[in-house]
Amino acid sequence: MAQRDTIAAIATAPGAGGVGIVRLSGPRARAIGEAITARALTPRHAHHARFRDERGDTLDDGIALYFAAPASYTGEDVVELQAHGSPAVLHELLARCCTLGARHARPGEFSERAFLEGRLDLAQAEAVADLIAAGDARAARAARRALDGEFSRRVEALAESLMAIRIHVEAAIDFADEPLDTLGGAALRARCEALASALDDLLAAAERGRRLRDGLHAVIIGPPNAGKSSLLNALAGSERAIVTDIAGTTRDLLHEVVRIDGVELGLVDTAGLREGGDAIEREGMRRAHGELQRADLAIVVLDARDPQDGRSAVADAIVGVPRRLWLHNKADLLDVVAALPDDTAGDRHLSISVRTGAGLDALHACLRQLASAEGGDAVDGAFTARARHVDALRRAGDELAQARAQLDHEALDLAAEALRVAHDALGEITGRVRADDLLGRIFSSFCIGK
Ligand SMILES: Nc1nc2c(ncn2[C@@H]2O[C@H](COP(=O)(O)OP(=O)(O)OP(=O)(O)O)[C@@H](O)[C@H]2O)c(=O)[nH]1
Ligand SMILES: [K+]
Ligand SMILES: [Mg+2]
Repeated sequence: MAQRDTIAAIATAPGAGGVGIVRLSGPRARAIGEAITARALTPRHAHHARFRDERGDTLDDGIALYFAAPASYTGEDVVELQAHGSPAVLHELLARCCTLGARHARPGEFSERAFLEGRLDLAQAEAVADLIAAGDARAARAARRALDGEFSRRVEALAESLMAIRIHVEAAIDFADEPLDTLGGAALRARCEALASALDDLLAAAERGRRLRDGLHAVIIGPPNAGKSSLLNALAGSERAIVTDIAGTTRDLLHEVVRIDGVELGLVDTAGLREGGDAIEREGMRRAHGELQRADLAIVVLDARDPQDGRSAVADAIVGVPRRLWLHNKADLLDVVAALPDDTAGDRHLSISVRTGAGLDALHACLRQLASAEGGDAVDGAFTARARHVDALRRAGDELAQARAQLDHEALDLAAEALRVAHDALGEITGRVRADDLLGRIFSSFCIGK
């Protein structure tokens, strides 16, 4: 591999803080650290030192740490200069590193090097970014598990079973005139079946992990004037959306992330659904439909005085949304509160009044529970995963199904090819197999200094 250059970045968050860290990685990291501190740096030793500019004047004093390759985060020589967390000092320190031969690191470049040096696999490197960005403690713990390799190990185990199946099929191809059954066909089929079911399990876990990372995505829909925007404001705790008594007030989508008892929930307010409306309102309804395609939950707001009308308005829109929460709003306007339908796994019903606040505690509890169940709160060993992982597992599953069908037809060549593609799909998750632009896309979404 070509000799890499030395990269540097401020690794702590922007702004003033107690401590700020400039991090270096690469072949010149140690020499640059020693030039700035005017000291010999011993690996894994905290050196209290003055950080100096080119004239020898003190920029700051702090702690210098040196991690010798390969025992460092990136696998290269790494130096960390811990100064006072003043943006001015840190920028001067970084500029000094660059004068001494380092260059500014791109976002995620430290983690990219850790991946290229084999310190982390790709799913683990992604977990680093997820851990940093985790919105709540559950997501952080789950990212930590992915970083520890929990997810990668399960992927590797599947890849190994798949490899054994491929070897069996490739060997059978050499005896193509014999029926598969005399070549251990029954055992092969049993292995394929076990692998398919293990893949399904991991796919389900990865989907939970994806939701844990991205949070529950809920879309508020209903007929005009049912109180959708009022509900968004009540959950957000501020007047985010315009509320009026004019039907068709909301046109655009309004995204808001709210926290309910520490659990994050992504909410989208949408235009009321009804026949007709002007061009702007119709565009709003089109967007509402689009948003529902990726919703985990539809929060349907109905006017409790005429719930049937609201149900018909949303009937088409909610097809395919996994869960629905039906809110019979404006309970304050009813003389008698009508009985609600029974809850089922996919549908829950609550009577509320956003105006008086009645039922909002129950709503909070319900949303908290839905968000937790979606995120796999109760599932031991939950790990974060990304849409990319879910997609790869799905493709591997599809190819394996193909291969099994081909085996049934004794079409060994075709089966072998499908198995190879399935194997590659699994390899993409950990980065054993990778498309050229994949690394760029993944690491560019990281923050600088990581
Ligand atoms: N009485 C009563 N009025 C409510 C309640 N919730 C909302 N409203 C009123 O209903 C009207 C419509 O509220 P919005 O929140 O704008 O309704 P919307 O569903 O967002 O309406 P569009 O954006 O036009 O589709 C406003 O005048 C609100 O003050 C409630 O619980 N009780
Ligand atoms: K309105
Ligand atoms: Mg509205």
